[in-house]
Amino acid sequence: MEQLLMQHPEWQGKIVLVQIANPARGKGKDVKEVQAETNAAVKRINKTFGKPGYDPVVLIDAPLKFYEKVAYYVVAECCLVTAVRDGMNLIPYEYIISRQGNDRLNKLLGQEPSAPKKSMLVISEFIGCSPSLSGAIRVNPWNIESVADAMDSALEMAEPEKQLRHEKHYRYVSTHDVGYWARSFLQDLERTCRDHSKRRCWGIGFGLSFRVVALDPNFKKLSLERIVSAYKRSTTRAILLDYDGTLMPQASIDKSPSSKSIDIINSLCRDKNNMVFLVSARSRNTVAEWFSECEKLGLAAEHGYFLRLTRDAEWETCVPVADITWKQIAEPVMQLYTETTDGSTIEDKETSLVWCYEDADPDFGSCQAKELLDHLESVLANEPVTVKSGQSIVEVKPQGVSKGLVAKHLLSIMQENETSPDFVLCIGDDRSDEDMFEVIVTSMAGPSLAQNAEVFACTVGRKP
Ligand SMILES: O=P(O)(O)OC[C@H]1O[C@H](O[C@H]2O[C@H](CO)[C@@H](O)[C@H](O)[C@H]2O)[C@H](O)[C@@H](O)[C@@H]1O
Repeated sequence: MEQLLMQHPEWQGKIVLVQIANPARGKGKDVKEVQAETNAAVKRINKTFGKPGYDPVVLIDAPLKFYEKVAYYVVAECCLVTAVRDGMNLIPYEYIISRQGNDRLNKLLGQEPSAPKKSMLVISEFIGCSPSLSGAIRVNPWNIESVADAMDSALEMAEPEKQLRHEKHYRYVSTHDVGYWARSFLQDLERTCRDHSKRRCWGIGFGLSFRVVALDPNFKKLSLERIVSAYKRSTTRAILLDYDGTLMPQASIDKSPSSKSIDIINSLCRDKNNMVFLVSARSRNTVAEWFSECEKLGLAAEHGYFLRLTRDAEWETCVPVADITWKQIAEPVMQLYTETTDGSTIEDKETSLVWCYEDADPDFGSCQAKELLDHLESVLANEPVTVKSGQSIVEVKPQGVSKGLVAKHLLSIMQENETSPDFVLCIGDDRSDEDMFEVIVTSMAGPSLAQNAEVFACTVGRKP
């Protein structure tokens, strides 16, 4: 209010802010400090901008009955909710309903029933109901100047627009009533529980991180004995390994493979019955450098767009050369999110662009990632790309390129060479690896696998 009266002196003497301070739920030094600061601010503003008979701020620092609050809402031209952190704040909804009124209220206020209604809301972008109220003016409450400007716009706005905004607000609130939310929660619950009786429960973790997860009946906990005995029985094997999160723990600082991983891969590759492939979304230069000691290892980079059968073979591309002109659209959008998300970076690969937020604040990073995903999907809707989120990343890659292509390609090479595998092991950790799993599992019924082939599609860590 102080800022508004300074920025827009024309409102001095004309407006009043009624600050309803809900009684504090706790006690202590912090609460006392906030109360003292509030009282001091009110005193200062009223001293500076008030005059006899006019106090610009009225602080109500006592419990109010609900009907008393409604009385304030009914007459308020604008409702201001500027919490810096909150849950599902319902005050804006109560304000809208109060402003819509009813016949009794119309009579009391001497209004015609057909008189148009208005409600103006200035709300913090951090409150739960903020995205649902499309007619509200959203603000960052930390930015006091912009809150003051938003209050000014709310007061200045033309009457027809105020009415239009109220119509929007009221339509939303009256259609999303308690019955609507109850039905929608029940539907979600039913959908989630539909197959619950068919699911199998597993206890995982220890101590405080112990939890029970319900998984598909086809899910099997990997048994080392089973896999080793299947491996020993088999004669031709296809082994597909993802890199980040699978061969390399996600939290590692040094992302290059350990000498132990290189040794294990080389010992798998030495067996002439094995076809071993590293299938990663990383760039071809990175994986080529990291696995330069693995002569017989097949490499698939950038989700399989680039493929190399052995270290000394040429790189092939799985699909026709990718058009990357879309990068000119995607890059500036990612740049915007990088500037506003401390710790985030952009990775520019040959065929794809990645926004990484591993080093940003995890909560803020994941909020920004959700927003960026939507933003990119809308600006790239007509481009031949797909936008996906992964472990602390949002990635744009050419349409049709997936790790599933690598699995298909490998199985078809083996089939052409009449060496269809009777053992397939595929290990991954995120959604992009599910494409490989799908291909190998659906191939079980087809000619690309030997009859009675043993297939292991394994997720490391949490099932996506
Ligand atoms: O297919 P993968 O081998 O699992 O690769 C997935 C992504 O790996 C890399 O990102 C990961 O490491 C980054 C740091 O180097 C980190 O910022 C990010 O959060 C991790 O997901 C790679 O940079 C991405 O291009 C790959 O898509």
